[in-house]
Amino acid sequence: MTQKVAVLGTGKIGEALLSGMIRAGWAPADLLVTARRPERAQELQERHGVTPVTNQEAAKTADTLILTVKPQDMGTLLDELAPHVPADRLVISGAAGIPTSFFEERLAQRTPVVRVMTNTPALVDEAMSVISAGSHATAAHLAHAEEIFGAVGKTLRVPESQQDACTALSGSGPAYFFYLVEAMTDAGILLGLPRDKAHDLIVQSAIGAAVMLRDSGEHPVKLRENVTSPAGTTINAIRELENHGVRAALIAALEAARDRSRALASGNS
Ligand SMILES: NC(=O)C1=CN([C@@H]2O[C@H](COP(=O)(O)OP(=O)(O)OC[C@H]3O[C@@H](n4cnc5c(N)ncnc54)[C@H](OP(=O)(O)O)[C@@H]3O)[C@@H](O)[C@H]2O)C=CC1
Ligand SMILES: O=C(O)[C@@H]1CCC=N1
Repeated sequence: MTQKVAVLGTGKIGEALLSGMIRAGWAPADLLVTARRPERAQELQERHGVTPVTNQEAAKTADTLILTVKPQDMGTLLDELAPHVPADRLVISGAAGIPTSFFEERLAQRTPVVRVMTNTPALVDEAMSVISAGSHATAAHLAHAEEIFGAVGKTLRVPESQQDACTALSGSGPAYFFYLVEAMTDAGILLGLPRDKAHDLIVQSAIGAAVMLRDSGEHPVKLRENVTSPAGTTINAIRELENHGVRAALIAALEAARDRSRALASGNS
């Protein structure tokens, strides 16, 4: 039997997932999307050949519902959906902060819920998606969520108690690297390089470092030490990073992101 999957609230993350599923072989005819604005629904249909439906139609028709609205919009969406979702449907939330209990309390009794935190590299099939089961989700439900999110990158199962931390690390993670590239490119300007050349040098260095981190099997400390020559250039840069508390700043930044994810759970807008 064909399994229909609906993405509800198809914005940046919803569309990244949808396009990856199609690249991985899902038939567009089995994919339903919902959007708040008609022009957005039309755009998705034109780009991907998927079928725009209302949230209620999605609830009635799809076997799996993937909710990718902002955390602040989740309550409104659930108010609309809840009366129409049969209890045998799998509901997957892609929202930061919102616990599976939030969905379980509003949906029919024993509805299986899975919580996933992915990230924007889903657009290039290099996502990191962290997956947790709610109270009624079985191994088969988790496997189905892994199959869907596996279309856009790696998946990892974690206890739900670790989701807020994972959101801080990998959900928001790409933003920190983009921020670093931005800052390092500015440094290139200060050192007299044209912006486009500075950008290319930093981006290729980031890609090279990322591939080494993934493929070499070496600890990042060892990889950094290999760059850091005695009385050389790198150690002078590292001393400045330490002087400016960059390591402490990163730890504090990720702690703040974790805390914000926790606060979203209690409906803080
Ligand atoms: N951006 C990221 O890097 C990541 C985001 N996330 C999570 O993914 C979710 C989506 O984020 P993102 O894609 O960035 O946000 P977007 O704003 O791009 O996408 C959300 C979409 O939902 C639509 N929407 C809102 N309410 C409804 C509704 N009732 N019915 C139908 N559509 C609706 C919005 O419409 P409209 O366009 O009109 O606003 C918008 O298009 C969030 O919960 C976020 O926490 C997770 C990992 C990473
Ligand atoms: O900033 C946010 O809230 C979302 C969740 C993780 C990445 N972006």
